[in-house]
Amino acid sequence: MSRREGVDLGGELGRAGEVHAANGSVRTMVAVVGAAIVRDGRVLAARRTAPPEAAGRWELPGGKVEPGESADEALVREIREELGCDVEVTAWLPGEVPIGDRHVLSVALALLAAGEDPEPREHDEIRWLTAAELGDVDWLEPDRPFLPHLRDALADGGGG
Ligand SMILES: Nc1nc2c([nH]c(=O)n2[C@H]2C[C@H](O)[C@@H](COP(=O)(O)OP(=O)(O)OP(=O)(O)O)O2)c(=O)[nH]1
Repeated sequence: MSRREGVDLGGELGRAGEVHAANGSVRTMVAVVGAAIVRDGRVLAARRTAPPEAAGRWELPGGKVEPGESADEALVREIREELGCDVEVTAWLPGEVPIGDRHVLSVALALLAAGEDPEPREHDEIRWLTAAELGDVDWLEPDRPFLPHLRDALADGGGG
């Protein structure tokens, strides 16, 4: 099976690359991927420590897709780096959200590999939120459009 064996609920993923504006300028968009790690009907939210304007705010762990990497590969790598555990991507949520004018965020549902327990290495706190608690933390703005999809996924059992 391919690396993208999860159900794709969204459109094209990781739409990174050159964006040509009407005035002829060209920008390179970098794909950022976030993992909605679901366990026992809860999703893991992580609190950033940097940069200063994002410190103290909550996100789905992840990071930038590197050249030559698929979105799934980047997510598995980032979660290993940030939380020291292995995840399996199960489905990409619909939508892509711009982060400033150079990045675009996609979010995937993910499950922990058996016996894995996330330990934050780059965040200063993690929380496991139920669907009802999703609004309790101060999410980074680009994450907010994904919350209704995430609420639905948690209500459906979170893909696993
Ligand atoms: N990882 C992650 N980043 C997010 C989310 N929402 C959001 O706006 N961002 C922003 C914060 C950063 O500007 C950018 C991702 O940067 P990052 O610092 O997490 O990525 P990275 O690990 O690859 O970073 P780097 O040190 O290689 O630069 O996207 C989210 O849910 N997860």
